[in-house]
Amino acid sequence: MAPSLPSIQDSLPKNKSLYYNGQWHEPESGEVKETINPGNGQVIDKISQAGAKDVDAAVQAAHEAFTSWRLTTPAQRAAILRKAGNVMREHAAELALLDALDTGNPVAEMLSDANVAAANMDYFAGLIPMLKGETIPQSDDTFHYTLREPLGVVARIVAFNHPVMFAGAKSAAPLAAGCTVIIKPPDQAPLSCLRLAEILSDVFPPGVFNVLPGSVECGKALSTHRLIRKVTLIGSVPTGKAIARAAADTLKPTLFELGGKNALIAFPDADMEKLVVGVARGMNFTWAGQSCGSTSRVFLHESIHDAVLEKVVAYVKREYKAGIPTELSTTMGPVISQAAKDRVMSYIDSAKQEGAKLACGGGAPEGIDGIDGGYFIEPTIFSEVKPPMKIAREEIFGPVMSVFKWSDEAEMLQQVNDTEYGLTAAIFTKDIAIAQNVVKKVEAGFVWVNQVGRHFLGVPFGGYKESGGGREECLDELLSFTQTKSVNINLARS
Ligand SMILES: NC(=O)c1ccc[n+]([C@@H]2O[C@H](COP(=O)([O-])OP(=O)(O)OC[C@H]3O[C@@H](n4cnc5c(N)ncnc54)[C@H](O)[C@@H]3O)[C@@H](O)[C@H]2O)c1
Repeated sequence: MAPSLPSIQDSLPKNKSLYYNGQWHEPESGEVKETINPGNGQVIDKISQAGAKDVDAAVQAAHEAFTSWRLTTPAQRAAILRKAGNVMREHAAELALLDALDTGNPVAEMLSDANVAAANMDYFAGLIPMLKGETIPQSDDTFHYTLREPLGVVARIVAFNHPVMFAGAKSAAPLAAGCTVIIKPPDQAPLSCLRLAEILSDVFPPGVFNVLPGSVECGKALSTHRLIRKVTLIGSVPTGKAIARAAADTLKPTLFELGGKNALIAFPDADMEKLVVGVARGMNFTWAGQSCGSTSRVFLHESIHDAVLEKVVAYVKREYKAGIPTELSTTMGPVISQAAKDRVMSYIDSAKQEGAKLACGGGAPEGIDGIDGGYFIEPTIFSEVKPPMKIAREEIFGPVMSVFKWSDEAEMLQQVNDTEYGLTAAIFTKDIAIAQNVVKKVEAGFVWVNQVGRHFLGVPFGGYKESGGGREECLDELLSFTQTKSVNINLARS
């Protein structure tokens, strides 16, 4: 049975300002920014924007809250995190609806996002007992041990493609570690994060979980504030580099999940049905390809190339239909903004000019009721893509797949790795020896064999090369929000 959705009106946050120290605050400057529905191009609401002074006030409050949050017992913190997870699950449908309204991602798919965030709360609550130290063999008359202590106030700056999932899931590890957290929601889609702050307001003590909507200025102020002890980003490579430079002045550690130009590699013996579904789903056409993990470069062996391409095109035309994002029947959403649409269309033009062959899509969908004014682009597939082409090299972050034909394995692997990105890769073959050999050779932090797209809590997620630094969704993430204190006790009797 299809789930029922609450009304959009009932789901919208009542507060549109800045949430810190357990209260809502108007920004010092009074600045507001319109948030737009990418499904029809219309303004949904105006949202307050945090500036540097607001960031300072929020950080001071979060720093104050840290002094007591860090002293909560593991059992108390775990219980609070689990409560937060339960609240997210209870409100999953309205949070999904808000993200559909604000990002354009189809609501049916967004229903899982708040649940993923809740699962992260449960997972990291369960890992809290791992926040333990070590004893070190005694030297002479001194007993040594270590303590793991939380870093302090953590800033989590997130991208627009899954706002509530990122805000909720990425708060879990630092909160579990005993840090306090400031979320900067995506500029384009802040609504679900504001609603998250409302529903969690009775869960965390004041100042522990904070949400500061704002633009680049807010992100910069967080990255440079001396009391922010770690700054993290889910976003683009250029933003990661800007934050790394900004964080250097206070020597803040960073944790980055950045862009991708990921490869899917198909061998001649691949299971045809799994491969076709994998190629199509790996592109994440549902949210218009706007996913860091999208396998947007597809390397098909020449012996199966034509057959696979034909089946993938048929599958994509059948399964992905643009529609109103907040309706459960919609299977493909728009891109986030007019600027994003223009950028993606310019990549499509460049591909045509550089000689790639359009296998499907390439324009705006036509004849669909209710999506006028939205930033929709058809699912687009180019074949005969060559490595020097722009679409082969740059992250498009739109619904555009590049298909390459290969015959020589070494040459294909050279092309797969010839990029500064290194987030994900997928390998399709029935031969485990081939798979293992290629797993070792691909320069990517997360590799799927005979599947695509899935994340598994406990399995480290993160990028090689410029796709990131650090690992999330695992114990390493939790520990990365702690620091080690070594204690040396003099046991000499005199
Ligand atoms: N690896 C991952 O897990 C992952 C997941 C989702 C998205 N992404 C990446 O995110 C990008 C798309 O998202 P986007 O367009 O929102 O990215 P973006 O880098 O433009 O913005 C991300 C966030 O950074 C903030 N920001 C921008 N400039 C800043 C600065 N100089 N200092 C501090 N903060 C700043 C923005 O306000 C926003 O909140 C793609 O490259 C995509 O691959 C990565």
